[in-house]
Order: sequence, then C-alpha cells, then structure tokens
Amino acid sequence: MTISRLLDQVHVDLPDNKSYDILIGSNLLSDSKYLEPYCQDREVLIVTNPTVAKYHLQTLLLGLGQMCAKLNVVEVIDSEEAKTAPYLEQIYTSLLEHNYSRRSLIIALGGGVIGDLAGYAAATYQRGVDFLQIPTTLLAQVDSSIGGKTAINHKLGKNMIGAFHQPVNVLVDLEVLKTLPNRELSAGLAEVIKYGFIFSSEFIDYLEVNLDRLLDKDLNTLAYTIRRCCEFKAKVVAEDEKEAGVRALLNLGHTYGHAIEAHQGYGNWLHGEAISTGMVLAGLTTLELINQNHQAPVELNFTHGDLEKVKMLLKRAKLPIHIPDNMNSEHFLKYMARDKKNLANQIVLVLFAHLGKAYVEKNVASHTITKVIDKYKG
Ligand SMILES: NC(=O)c1ccc[n+]([C@@H]2O[C@H](COP(=O)([O-])OP(=O)(O)OC[C@H]3O[C@@H](n4cnc5c(N)ncnc54)[C@H](O)[C@@H]3O)[C@@H](O)[C@H]2O)c1
Ligand SMILES: O=C(O)C(=O)C[C@@H](O)[C@H](O)[C@H](O)COP(=O)(O)O
Ligand SMILES: [Zn+2]
Repeated sequence: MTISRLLDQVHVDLPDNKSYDILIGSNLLSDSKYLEPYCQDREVLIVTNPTVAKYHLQTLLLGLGQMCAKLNVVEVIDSEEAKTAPYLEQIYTSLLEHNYSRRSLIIALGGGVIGDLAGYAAATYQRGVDFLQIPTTLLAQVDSSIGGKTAINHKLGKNMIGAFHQPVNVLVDLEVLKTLPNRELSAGLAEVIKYGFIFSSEFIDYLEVNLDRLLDKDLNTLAYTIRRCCEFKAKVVAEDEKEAGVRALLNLGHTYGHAIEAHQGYGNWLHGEAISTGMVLAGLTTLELINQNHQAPVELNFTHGDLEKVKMLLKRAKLPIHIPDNMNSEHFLKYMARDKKNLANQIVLVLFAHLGKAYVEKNVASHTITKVIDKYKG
C-alpha cells in the first residue's frame, strides 16, 4: 500500500462560494480521503484519454473504491484535436446514456486538453455541473487546472468557444509526473518560466539555478516550483476571475503563440512550445516599441541583454524559440486580429515592462508586428 503525503495547499479565493483549494502532494490519487469530499455518494464521470488511463486510471479507481453512487469513464482521443465538438459530444452522450443528473461531478484526469474539454462539458451539461481537476502534466498542474478557463478550439482560433467555470478542487499528485515524456515536461516549463517573466525576477533567478533539477524531475524542486506557480496563478485569478484586467498578464506570449498553434494545425506545435517562441516575440516587440520611443502606460526598461536571458532560459528548458519556416507576418496578423483580448479592432498584447514584470499594451500598430516578425525571421 502506498502512503500519501500532502505537502502544500494553495487557496483560490473567489466570491459566491466558488473558492477552492489546490492540494499538492504525493500519492493523493489513491487516497480516498482526498476524493471523498467531492465524490462520496455522487454520480461521477471520469474524462481521460488512453495514454493517461494506461498509467493512472487504476490508481484513481483504487482511491475511489465504492464511494460513488455511479461511476463511468469516458476516454477521448489523445490529441489537441480532442478540444473540438465531436469529443465534447462524446462526453454529453455518455452523461445522457447513463442518466447523469444535475448533481453529478465530472473528474478531469489528464493534461490541459482534458481539463479544458471536461471543464467545458461540466460548464454546459444541464447548464452546469461540478468538476474536479486532477492534472497529470506539469503544464496542467501549474496553470490550466487553476482558474476556471475551459474551452474548445475553432479552426480559426484557439479556445474560441468556452466558459469560465471553476473546479471544486484541484488535486496535484507529483507521482504522476514520473511517466510524463520529456517534451511534455519542457512544454510545462514554458508556463513555469512565464510566471517568472510576468511576476518575479527572483523566481527567474530560482529557475536559472534549478532548471536542470526540474528537467531531471527532482521531486523537491518540482514541489516548490509547482507551489510557487499555483500561488502566482491563484493570486491573479482571485483578483480578476474573468479577465477584466490584470489576469490578461497570464497571456504573455500567447497572442503570438496561439497564432502559431492555429496555423501549424493544433497539436503540431505543443502549446508550451508555441508560447515559448511567443514570449521571445513579445520581448522583441517591447524592444521595437522602445526603439520607436513609444509612450507605454508603464516605464519600459527591457534591454537586448534581457532578451538574450529570456532566450537562454527557454533554450535551456529545451523549448523552441524560432518562428516556424512556413509563417510570415501576414499569417500572424490574420490570427492576432481575432485574439480575445482585442478591443475594437485594436490588437492588445502582453509585453515585458522589464524582466520580471509584464504589462498590457493596448496600442500596438500592425506594422510594428510586421517589423518584429520580418526582423526575427532575418
Ligand atoms: N485553461 C487554462 O487556463 C489553460 C492554461 C494553459 C494551457 N491550456 C491548454 O492546455 C492544453 C495543453 O495542455 P498539456 O500541455 O497538458 O497537453 P495535453 O493535455 O495534450 O497532455 C500532453 C500529453 O501528455 C500525455 N500525458 C498527460 N499526462 C501524462 C502523464 N502523467 N504521463 C504520461 N503522459 C501523460 C497526454 O496524453 C498528452 O499526450 C492546450 O490546449 C492549452 O490551450 C489551458
Ligand atoms: O488562465 C489564464 O488566464 C491564462 O491566460 C493561462 C494561459 O496559459 C492559457 O493558455 C489560457 O488558456 C489562455 O487563455 P485564452 O483566453 O487566451 O484562450
Ligand atoms: Zn498557456
């Protein structure tokens, strides 16, 4: 029998009884005491995919034992393609075929794809049922399982159909990361590094020292890093649940990155890979604005040396920092013109104010974006 260990707990403070905790520890999945508060005597549907199911479904089923009033499992395909209408339909069909009621609970067991898809199913099934996040990738443990953004993609834009729907709890079990492939670990590190770039030069320093330990999946380093990221995200979500303001900072690198994901065909560039290049492009955009003597809403103090630091950290995390060969500035602008942050046809970007502080720039001309892309492509 495995012994569970709760290491940390981060609270997400929200109005209207929507607050919840992120529990971080080892072997939480197989310990019924972490599942009982949400699953005891409930109608439960687990949404997962064949890869995650192969490694971790039995552990979760062991933890659940006989506690649920009803228990079924839906496995969608293992792909970013799962964030589309046919797979959402697969979940609704299973819920309906098994007569799930409004008091049901959906468990998302998987990475960000499963979390976003199952979360959106929970937001919409019978106008909304509870859902529990059990994130199994680093990316999902530090970012996508927290904050209630749920969505599917449209071929014309990423996460375009969705809802804000908060989970009832997030269970982060560090043990599951043992089976995570290295490329996926690196994709998660992109979002980890993002928090440093947005919020904290101290956290950047920490990552510069500890990156190799993270790439080696050292459990203590992962535990500290995941806790810090959850704290960064919980704080900003508590301040601005529905992205009316400060939450937009979490989109650093995403306007460029989402364009790459959509243009390459979802899944060909992993989300973390696309935002890695996107963060470099955000840095180049700040430099271009400084070059233009642009009047930004905050003081800009970002140098070519800072950009080199950004690129170096991402490269050390084994992430791409180049623009795909088949993309030019027109391709980028086509997708960026539809970004969710935009205001009245004005492209809004999250940029670097300095290393460790991001800001929202509401006044970026498309010729600036063209210049950045053309220059970087060389
Ligand atoms: N809602 C949000 O706030 C938010 C935040 C960031 C990203 N996202 C979304 O998250 C998605 C990316 O998530 P992701 O990077 O977790 O990708 P993912 O969900 O596709 O998972 C990555 C791969 O790892 C596999 N996998 C998952 N857990 C595993 C484990 N423990 N062991 C072995 N294999 C495992 C999956 O089957 C998949 O093949 C994107 O769609 C992105 O838009 C959402
Ligand atoms: O939680 C947020 O807010 C984020 O922006 C986190 C991002 O890492 C994430 O990729 C999110 O899904 C992007 O949201 P979108 O609104 O740009 O689709
Ligand atoms: Zn992201």
